Amino acid sequence: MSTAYLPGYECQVGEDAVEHSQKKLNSTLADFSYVPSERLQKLASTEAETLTYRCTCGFQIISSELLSPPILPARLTYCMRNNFAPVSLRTDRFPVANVRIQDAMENVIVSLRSLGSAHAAVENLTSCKFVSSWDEKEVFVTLSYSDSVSDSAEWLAHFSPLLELFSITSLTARFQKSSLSLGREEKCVNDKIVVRGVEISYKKPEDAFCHPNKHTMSKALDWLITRIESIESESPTLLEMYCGSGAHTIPLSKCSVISKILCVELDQRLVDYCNGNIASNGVQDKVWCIKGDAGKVSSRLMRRRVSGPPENSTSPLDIIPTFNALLVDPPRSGLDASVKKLAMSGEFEDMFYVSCGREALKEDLKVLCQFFEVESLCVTDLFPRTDSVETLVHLRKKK
Ligand SMILES: C[S@@+](CC[C@H](N)C(=O)[O-])C[C@H]1O[C@@H](n2cnc3c(N)ncnc32)[C@H](O)[C@@H]1O
Repeated sequence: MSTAYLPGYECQVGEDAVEHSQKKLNSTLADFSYVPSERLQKLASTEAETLTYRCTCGFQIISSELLSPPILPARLTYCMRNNFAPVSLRTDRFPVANVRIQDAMENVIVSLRSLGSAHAAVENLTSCKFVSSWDEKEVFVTLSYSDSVSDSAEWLAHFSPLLELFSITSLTARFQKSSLSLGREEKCVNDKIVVRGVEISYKKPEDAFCHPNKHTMSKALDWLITRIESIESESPTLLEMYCGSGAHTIPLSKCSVISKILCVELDQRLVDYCNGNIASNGVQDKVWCIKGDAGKVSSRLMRRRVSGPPENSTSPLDIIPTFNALLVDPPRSGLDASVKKLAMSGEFEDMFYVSCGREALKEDLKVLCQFFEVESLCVTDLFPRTDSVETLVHLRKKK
C-alpha cells in the first residue's frame, strides 16, 4: 500500500485506518454518555472502505517550485491545504478517491504537464474538482481559472480529443462569470443505489452537495429504514426538512413503511431535481417536494397546529394534514430555532436527525431532549482518515 502523505488527512495512508476509524467514532460516542449504552451503535469502516471511497474531491494545482519548500524539478502538482498552506500530494493519484477519479486525476495532470505555462489550459489555472457517480460510471472534471481562459479555441483544441480517451463524462473550465465545456451538456450525475433489493435512481447536479461516501450512505439508509420500521403507526407520514435532491426521500418512500412524505428544500434547483427523482422513481403519489425555508415552513406549520389549516387551503403545505415523524438533515450549522420549536410542538412521535456537524448536534440535542429521548443513536465514518463523522439519531417523544 502507498505510504504517500496526504495533507489534510490526519491519518496517513499506510497507517492503521481501521483503528483510526474506531477511535474517532468512540470519541464521538463519548459526547452521548447520557444515552444508555445499549442504544448506541458504531459503524466503523472496514480496511477496504478507507481507500478508494470518495466520489467528490478537489485540489489546488500549483507548480511545485512555488511551494514552500520548493520541489524540484518544477512541475504541476495536486495540492491540498494544511493550515492554509498548500502542500503537494506528491502523487498524481489520491488513494482515498475512487478509482474512476484517480484515473481522471492522473490523465488530466499528465496532459497539463505536457503544455507550456503560457498555454490556455495552464495559464491562470488554480484548481481542479472531480465528481463521480457512486457506481463510478460517470466522472465530471472542473478546472477553475483565476481570471479567464486566455484562448478558448486553444483550450478546446487541447481537451477535445482527450475527453473520450480519458473516459471523462464532462470537462468544464470555470472562470470569472463564464465557462467552457466539453462532453455531456446536462451537468448532472446519474446514479443508482440498491437499498434492500430495490433499485433507486437519482439525478444530482454535479456541483451541489452530494454524499461523498457510498458506504456511509448505504449504512445510513439501512439504519434509517430499520428505525422507521419501529414507528408505532401502521402507515406513518413524514415531514422531511433539508431534503436536497432526495437522497433520503426517494429510498424512504420506495423501501420503507412511510405512506406519505412532504419534503422541503431551499434551493429551487434541488427542488426541481428532487421532483424529477420523485417522478422517475414512480413515487409521485406519495411524495411532494416544495421550495421553502425550513424555518419559515416550521412557523407556518406551527400556526396550522394552533389554528388549523387556512380554509380551502390549496397550499402544498397542507397536502398532508398531520405528520407522525420528522426527518432533518441540516447544514453543518444545525437546526433553525423554528424547526426545533416545531419538532417539540407535540405533533411528532418520532424524529430522525442526520448530522454532519458534531458541535451543532450536541447543542440541538440539549434542546430537543427536553421533549424527546434518544431511542437510538448511530455514528458512521463519513470521511475515513479524517475526523468527520455522520451521526444518525432517532428521538422519540417522552411518555
Ligand atoms: C446537508 S445537506 C442535505 C441534503 C440531503 N438531505 C441529502 O442527503 O442530499 C443540507 C441541505 O439543506 C438545504 N438547506 C440549507 N438551508 C436550508 C433552509 N433554511 N431551508 C431548507 N433547506 C435548506 C441545502 O440546500 C442542502 O440541500
